[in-house]
Amino acid sequence: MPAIDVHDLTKSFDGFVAVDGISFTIESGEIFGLLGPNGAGKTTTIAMLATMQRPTSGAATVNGHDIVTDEDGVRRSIGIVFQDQSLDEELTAYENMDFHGRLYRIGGEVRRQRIGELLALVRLEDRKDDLVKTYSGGMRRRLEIARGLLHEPTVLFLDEPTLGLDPQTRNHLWEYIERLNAEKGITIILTTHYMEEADRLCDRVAIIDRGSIVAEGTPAGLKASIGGDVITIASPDPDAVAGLLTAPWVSGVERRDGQVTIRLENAEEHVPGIVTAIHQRSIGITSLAVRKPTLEDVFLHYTGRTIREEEASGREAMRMFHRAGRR
Ligand SMILES: Nc1ncnc2c1ncn2[C@@H]1O[C@H](COP(=O)(O)OP(=O)(O)OP(=O)(O)O)[C@@H](O)[C@H]1O
Repeated sequence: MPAIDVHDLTKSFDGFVAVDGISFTIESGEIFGLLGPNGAGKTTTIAMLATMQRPTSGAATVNGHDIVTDEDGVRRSIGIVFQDQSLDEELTAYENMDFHGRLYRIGGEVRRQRIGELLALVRLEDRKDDLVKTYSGGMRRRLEIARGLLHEPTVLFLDEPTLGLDPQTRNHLWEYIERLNAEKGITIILTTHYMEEADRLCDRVAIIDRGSIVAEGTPAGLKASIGGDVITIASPDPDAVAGLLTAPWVSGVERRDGQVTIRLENAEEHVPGIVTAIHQRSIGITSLAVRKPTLEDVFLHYTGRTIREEEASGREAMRMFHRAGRR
């Protein structure tokens, strides 16, 4: 039985389709990522799977429980850490955990033992009696994850787990997430708009854009699917550079932010020829870099946009949404 099985899941808000008929399966023990820009529909997707929102149509099961007809079954078997902070700042870490354990009716001795174990797992045992208001952002996130595991769920939902954290704290958090997946065998579904996060953490990734899944696979498989190498050339005249790249061995050319991104096999062989052709036409080159594709290139390949452009338009849409709401 897969941990999560999703068929044609759709969510509309007053005619606006936020999630548009998505399907995917997550096997037990996987770390699965929903990767996409702000507003792509990631949070709405996991909110439906966690039974916080009802789908408009489609179906899904979590640990074999139907998300519409067996909400309690789903809720008992999952842990959730969503973007909104929900810790009580005026309580200590231990008290926050204890309160949550009582809500789930976990008996005294078992509760104390699990709290101890989980606080050790996220390395907060030394600070367990300090008030949460004295915690850093990374410590709070670790505590939220520990709390989400208190009732021993087999599936954990993490919505943008490292949003707003500095790179070092983000790295530490990735290690905790990997550890609890490896040591406890917990299936993890996370949303992120950080390419490096999906690449580093996830066994498999679904790239989601405007409510639809545009590509799915392992990070390595997705990068391999767009083929070969990437050359990025910055130039004062990127259109002229792009115009030269008509050879059959060029499998793709994109122009973004004054740069030309070229996809091709065996880049090293072709760099001298490309540079010569550009110089012969007296076009300048500001910089040239050869690299392997990243998930950013995969996003660009399947959507024709970079994730940054998509985020800018997503923010604009959110502003419109809020303005409309105020009227
Ligand atoms: N309750 C709601 N009513 C109307 N529209 C909504 C509602 N919730 C979400 N949306 C819209 O649905 C779209 C998808 O939102 P969602 O929060 O799922 O995106 P996301 O990919 O998780 O991005 P973020 O990381 O910013 O939350 C957005 O355009 C958003 O404005």
